[in-house]
Amino acid sequence: MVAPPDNDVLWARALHVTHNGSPALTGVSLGVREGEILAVSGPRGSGKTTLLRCLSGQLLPQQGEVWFNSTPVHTMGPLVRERLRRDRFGWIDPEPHLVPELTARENVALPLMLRGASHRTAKPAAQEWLERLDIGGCARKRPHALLQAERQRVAVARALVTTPSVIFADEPTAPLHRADRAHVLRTLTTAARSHGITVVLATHDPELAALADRAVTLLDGRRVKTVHLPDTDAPPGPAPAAGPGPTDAEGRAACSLSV
Ligand SMILES: Nc1ncnc2c1ncn2[C@@H]1O[C@H](COP(=O)(O)OP(=O)(O)OP(=O)(O)O)[C@@H](O)[C@H]1O
Repeated sequence: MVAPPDNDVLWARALHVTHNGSPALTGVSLGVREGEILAVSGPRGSGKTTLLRCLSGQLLPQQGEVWFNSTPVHTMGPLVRERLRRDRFGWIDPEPHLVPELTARENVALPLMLRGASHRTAKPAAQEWLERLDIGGCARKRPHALLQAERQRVAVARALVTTPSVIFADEPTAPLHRADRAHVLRTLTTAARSHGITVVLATHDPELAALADRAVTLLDGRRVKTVHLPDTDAPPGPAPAAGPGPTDAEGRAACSLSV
């Protein structure tokens, strides 16, 4: 086993995953720097969710390595990986899975209480995050009384409340309208930046990927070459050629021509 570079909070090497015999990841390697917002883009079925699940220790790859802060995750037992996810990671799903019987504030307070915080400490912390995300007024409402965008913001607050090292956001704005999408995502990225939280964001939407510091693209379970898009106010020029293959060229607003 080769130790990962020191400045990568997450590092994966040659990940191979198959689901019921069909390949989902075929040799994906990736480093995520501390505090960066990394978009994992690619069309549906390209392996984004599978990659996030491997990086977060939910799923063990059949081959390959995953390291978090220079600690191997792929050799950890299930209980240690569970503790790692609870204590160091946050997760946002495409659909906000909130507990219907709890208020928005109680939902946000849950991860703190799972870590052993008392209700007295967790409640004001949850309220604070709801207010930062402009939904302080929803604190006492139950999920069914909230709009879809409000529910997703509650899920974002719940991921942020523990100020985890890394938040994995899997298509976090998929069910939202376009205007809400950018707003929710900006809220997440701004909060993450101000607290030094690393974000790994899976999205098939190049517009949302452009909000990240860097983007990597998957196609059919492998990384493909990424292309830097010109600034929108830059003069038009010839498009660079690109195709599937290993990638080093990554950057803001990157997308794959082959996608
Ligand atoms: N639990 C599973 N069982 C069987 N096949 C699966 C499973 N999860 C994913 N797959 C398959 O693995 C491949 C990669 O899926 P994955 O969900 O990682 O891609 P994705 O890019 O996140 O797609 P989407 O945007 O639709 O979620 C796809 O072909 C998918 O059908």
